[in-house]
Amino acid sequence: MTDASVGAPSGAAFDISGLSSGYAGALVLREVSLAVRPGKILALLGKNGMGKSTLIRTVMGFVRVEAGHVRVGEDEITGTPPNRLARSGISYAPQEKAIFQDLSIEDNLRLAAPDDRAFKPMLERVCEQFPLFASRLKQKAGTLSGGEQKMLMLSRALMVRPRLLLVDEISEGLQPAVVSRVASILKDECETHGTTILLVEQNIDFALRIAHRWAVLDRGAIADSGVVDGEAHDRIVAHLSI
Ligand SMILES: Nc1ncnc2c1ncn2[C@@H]1O[C@H](COP(=O)(O)OP(=O)(O)OP(=O)(O)O)[C@@H](O)[C@H]1O
Repeated sequence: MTDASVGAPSGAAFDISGLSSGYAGALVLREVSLAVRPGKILALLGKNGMGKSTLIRTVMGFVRVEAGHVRVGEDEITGTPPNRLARSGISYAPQEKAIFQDLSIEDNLRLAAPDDRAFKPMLERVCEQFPLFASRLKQKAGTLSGGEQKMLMLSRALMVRPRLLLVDEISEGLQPAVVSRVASILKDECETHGTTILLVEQNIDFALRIAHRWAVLDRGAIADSGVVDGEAHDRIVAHLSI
């Protein structure tokens, strides 16, 4: 078992052990184990098609677990359906632009709130954290640029102030200035609010700017992992260029 944990799994906020899953009988993930300590960021890197999104989608209950366990804090969440996960403080910003194009920015955000009363302070917080939305709440989400739609997904995922945030290739297609903004938002989330983050990325520089540890997924298995230090970049590149 290759362990990509940040410290001992016993103190982990998020812990995957021996996780195998796939599609229609074809296994994609093969006994993946990793763990992240509270308030830390683990960057999961890998080439296209190695199973990074499948891992997140398995944790979120969209892909059937064949073997293994997923725990968030003390809670075993293996195979829990996505709607129940959202209510237990687990948020997901998917790779595809999963927003309602015909709804306004405000109504897209409203969908993440448990009720209207809770929504008001949540919306105020989003407008502070993402000022680009403050004066445009009634604008249709489908009229936003690709980068702005990704920011909307991220703001929606953060609205509930999750204990665990799963982020799938957020930096893909974003301008460098927007990538920097996203980096500081994610860093602030974990430093100020103790949010634990699994960051699936192909952008090594962005990932290493904010992550505490990294792991590389290769053909559905953890091929290497370590702390973010002076050697991390070269070790990751070596895996991605094979
Ligand atoms: N819905 C699906 N049905 C069947 N096979 C799938 C499905 N989604 C992904 N796969 C396959 O699972 C494997 C892993 O794909 P996955 O999207 O998890 O990789 P990835 O590392 O996230 O790649 P990328 O960076 O391109 O998103 C690939 O072989 C892919 O073709």
